Amino acid sequence: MDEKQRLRALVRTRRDARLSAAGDDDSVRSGQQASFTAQLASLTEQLGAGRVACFVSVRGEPETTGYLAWARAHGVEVLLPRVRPGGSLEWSVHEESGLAVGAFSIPEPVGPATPMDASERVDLLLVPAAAVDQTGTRLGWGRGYFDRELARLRAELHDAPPQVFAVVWSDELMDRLPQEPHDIPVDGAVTEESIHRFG
Ligand SMILES: Nc1nc2c(c(=O)[nH]1)N(C=O)[C@@H](CNc1ccc(C(=O)N[C@@H](CCC(=O)O)C(=O)O)cc1)CN2
Ligand SMILES: Nc1ncnc2c1ncn2[C@@H]1O[C@H](COP(=O)(O)OP(=O)(O)OP(=O)(O)O)[C@@H](O)[C@H]1O
Repeated sequence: MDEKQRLRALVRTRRDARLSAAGDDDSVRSGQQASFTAQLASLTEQLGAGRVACFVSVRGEPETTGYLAWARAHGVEVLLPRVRPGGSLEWSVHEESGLAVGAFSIPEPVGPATPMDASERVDLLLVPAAAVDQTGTRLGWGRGYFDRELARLRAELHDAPPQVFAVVWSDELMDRLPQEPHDIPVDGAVTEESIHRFG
C-alpha cells in the first residue's frame, strides 16, 4: 500500500475509535465540539475575519457545527462547499434555509452559488484534512477537491490570498507527510488544543 493510503487508513481507524469511544455520550461529544469552536473562534478573531469558508463535518471529522453557530451569532459570513460534477467545488452562503445531504453523504448548502474570487473575497479558508505536517503539507482523502481549489485561489488571488488553515485532531499533526508537486501548503492548522502556524 502506498504511504498516503497507509496514513489515510491510520487516521480513519483513529477517527472511528474516537467516535465509538464517545458513543452516545453527549457530554464527550459536546466537549470535543466546544474545544474546536473555541479554537476556531479564536483564530477568526485573531485574523479579524469577517468572511470565512468552512465545511460541514462528517464521520469523525473535527466538529464545525458549534463554530458555524458562533459565526452566525457574531456576524461572520460563512461559505460552505458543494461538490460539482467534474470534480470542482462551488460555494454558497450558509443560510438559515439550511443544508441538504449531497455527494458523499455530506450536508451541503442549498442556496445559490456565490463566487469565491477577487470580487467576493474570504479572509480565512478552513479546510478538512486527514493529516497535516509541520511544513504545512496537507493530506486529504485523495480526490483532489481542495488541492484544485487551493490552486485556483492561488492563481486568482495571488495579490492577496486568504489564510488557509486545516482543521484536524491533534494526533493528525504529523512530523512529515509525503509531498507531491501539486500540493499547496496550508498556512496553519487548528486542533482541539491549539492553533499552529507553519513557516
Ligand atoms: N466535511 C467535508 N466536506 C467536504 C470534504 C471533506 O473532506 N469533508 N471534501 C474534501 O475534499 C469535499 C468533498 N469531497 C470528498 C472527498 C473524498 C471523500 C471520501 O473519500 N470519502 C470516503 C471516506 C473517507 C474517509 O475515510 O473518511 C468515502 O466516502 O468512502 C469524501 C468527500 C467537499 N466537502
Ligand atoms: N492543481 C491540480 N490540478 C489538477 N489536478 C490535481 C491538482 N491537484 C491535485 N490534483 C489531482 O487530484 C488527485 C488527488 O490528489 P492527492 O492525492 O494529493 O489528494 P488529497 O490532497 O489527498 O485530496 P484533497 O485535495 O481532496 O483533500 C490526484 O490525482 C491529483 O493529480
